[in-house]
Amino acid sequence: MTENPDLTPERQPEDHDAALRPKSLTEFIGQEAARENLRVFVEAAKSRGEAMDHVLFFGPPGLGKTTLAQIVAKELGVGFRATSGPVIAKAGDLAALLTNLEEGDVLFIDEIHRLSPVVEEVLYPAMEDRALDIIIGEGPSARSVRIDLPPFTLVGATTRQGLLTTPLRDRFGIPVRLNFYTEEELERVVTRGAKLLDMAIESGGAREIARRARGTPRVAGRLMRRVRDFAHVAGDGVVTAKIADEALTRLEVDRLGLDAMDRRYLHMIAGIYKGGPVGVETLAAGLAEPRDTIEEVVEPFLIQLGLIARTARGRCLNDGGWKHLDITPPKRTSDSGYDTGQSGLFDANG
Ligand SMILES: Nc1ncnc2c1ncn2[C@@H]1O[C@H](COP(=O)(O)OP(=O)(O)OP(=O)(O)O)[C@@H](O)[C@H]1O
Repeated sequence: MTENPDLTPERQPEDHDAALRPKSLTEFIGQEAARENLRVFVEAAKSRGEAMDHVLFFGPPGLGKTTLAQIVAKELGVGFRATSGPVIAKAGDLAALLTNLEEGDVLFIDEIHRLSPVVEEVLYPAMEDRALDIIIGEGPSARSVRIDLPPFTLVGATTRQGLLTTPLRDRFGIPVRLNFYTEEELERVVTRGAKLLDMAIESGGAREIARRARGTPRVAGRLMRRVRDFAHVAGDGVVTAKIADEALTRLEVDRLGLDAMDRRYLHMIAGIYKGGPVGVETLAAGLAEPRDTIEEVVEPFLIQLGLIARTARGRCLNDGGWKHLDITPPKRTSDSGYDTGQSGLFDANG
């Protein structure tokens, strides 16, 4: 999505470095509450010899939903099958996946909010009664046949919990929210990754990368690789705070970890819409980015930093946003907001 693919939290091929993925709940850094809860549910399921209840992971991309799903399967000592919402085109595709599961298996469905309604219909009885209802034949001779499935755990992941239908959301016994990581946690992620990659890094270097990684381990991993390249070319291969700072500045990652796309977004609200409110569709069109990318990737971190707010009338720049851009906000003309002079341009989707 951004000008520089290294900086987006969206998945890239080099992220699938199996050696770096934590393989147990103990090895997994951060997300304390989620980890402790999962530990209890895993232990309980194991001691009862039952499949664990269905789990829904939700939160911005790159925070470790897939990694945690794999860890859950490992900790349960069961098989792991993975697919994603958009890949399951027909009800029959899901039926094939479900009937191939072995007892206790974890079935991971990424981007589960993108399942089609017909596929979702198949999932309901599978989750609730561990059964599959299949229609055989057509017209008046059509009849429904119920096939029993082995006990299994469905692990769903979504960046947009709000887009899940209520019946689907209600069928997950264990909803788990993943939050952005703290700087200290990301520093541990970077230090751990550097060790596994046999990379020389000083603690100041790890801290600088952690501070500018958008609260996201996936971004931290990418920045770490890029900074290492700079360290090899411009220094003696050791990632120091200075090398990390220079490299990240050249990559256009600023002190808060914002990339060029984040800044274009903020500048658009500040410059054209005088601080907002402005609808997300308008912003997406202006930035030539899909609305989903704006809502799932760009905005969550800017909201977390308090730079922008999502309001009923659209997106607004907060004081912190103006300050970060080093621009003086225009004078307010009413209690409800800024005089944008652009009211005709707002859309109602914000
Ligand atoms: N909590 C963590 N502790 C240690 N390392 C982590 C953690 N989360 C992620 N990583 C590292 O970051 C890499 C990139 O994360 P990855 O892209 O695998 O996340 P993900 O599980 O695919 O995210 P999501 O499914 O939420 O989009 C992992 O391979 C792993 O090396």
